[in-house]
Amino acid sequence: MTPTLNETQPGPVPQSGTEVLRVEHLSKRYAPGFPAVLDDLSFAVHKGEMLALLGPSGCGKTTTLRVIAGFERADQGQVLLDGRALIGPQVFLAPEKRNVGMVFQDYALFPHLNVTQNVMFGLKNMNRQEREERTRQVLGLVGLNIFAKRYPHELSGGQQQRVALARALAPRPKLILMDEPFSNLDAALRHTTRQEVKAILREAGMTAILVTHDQEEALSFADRIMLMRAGKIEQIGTPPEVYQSPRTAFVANFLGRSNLISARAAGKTADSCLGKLNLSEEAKGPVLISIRPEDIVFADQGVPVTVKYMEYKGHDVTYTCTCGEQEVLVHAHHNHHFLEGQQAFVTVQGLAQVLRGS
Ligand SMILES: Nc1ncnc2c1ncn2[C@@H]1O[C@H](COP(=O)(O)OP(=O)(O)OP(=O)(O)O)[C@@H](O)[C@H]1O
Repeated sequence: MTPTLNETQPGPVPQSGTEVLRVEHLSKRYAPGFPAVLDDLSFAVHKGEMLALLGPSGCGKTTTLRVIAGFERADQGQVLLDGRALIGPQVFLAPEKRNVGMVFQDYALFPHLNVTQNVMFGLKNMNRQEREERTRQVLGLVGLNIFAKRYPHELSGGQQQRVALARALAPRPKLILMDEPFSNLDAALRHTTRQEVKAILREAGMTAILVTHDQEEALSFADRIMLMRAGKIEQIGTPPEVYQSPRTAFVANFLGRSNLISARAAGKTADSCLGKLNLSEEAKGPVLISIRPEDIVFADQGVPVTVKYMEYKGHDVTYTCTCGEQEVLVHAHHNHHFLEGQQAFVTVQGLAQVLRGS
């Protein structure tokens, strides 16, 4: 799959600057003797930024969110929101005092309350008129004023998720946490709902953290992606940074598909089965490099390969080719027609990414 970068960009992307959330050296084990679920996590989120926590099942995404929300306790570390400690040495602020909004996978709406009542429920320290006014405002923001009197079962999944978002936004939190908020929606609704939610969060200037295991969702929704593996941060960066410049084989493989190729580096170039390649950084001796399948193109001349098999995907085709002992994936436009067993030539575009670690 070729992820679509910047699928939607409603509103200005926030400038990095004012830090809203700071997480420092967060660690957690669910039981003594068990492996750490969070292992010395440190990161920051800036005002108006949307950060996606991405990674395989069990890597600690939800636990990170629940510790920030106050539903789980950490063994160590600090969490600061707008400079105020939520968690720290001798500090544990109750969830309702954190000024953090939460949106869950299953929406968690009260079935016996209508839309207005669901949104008003979270509003404290206001008189009735102020609560009604704020509820109208946020329902306007999520485009649901006309459904104000409906009950959750009278709404689509996408509309219910927008009510849940309105409820989370109503008390004007400093941070919204969203745990797999689109995963209960079918593919088409998931796509439009996440565009709407992104536009609403931008409009409100809200800072948000989204947990997802869907790489395309992370690439298209977030300003930055934090890729997690076994309780640690594997890489954090903008979608193009993590997709185009993966630092490890794990990141290269988790985000899209990649060719991992052994090569011998000498400065900014390396010799490989795909010929002499330009490297993303200087290296010396044996290296493992990553080249995206869309950066290998069929040409009239170049490195000879043999087509082993093809996967037709409509908009494009992925060919698995052999190049000496190595298998390489090549994404090509669907107007390329190569038969299995046919010889072809390829060239590599751009820089090959030098990988570290495992
Ligand atoms: N209450 C709990 N008690 C014991 N272990 C737990 C508890 N909650 C989570 N775990 C374990 O902690 C690890 C991390 O879980 P977590 O839910 O944070 O991962 P995740 O990355 O969000 O996974 P998924 O994508 O499957 O939701 C997993 O191995 C999980 O089994």
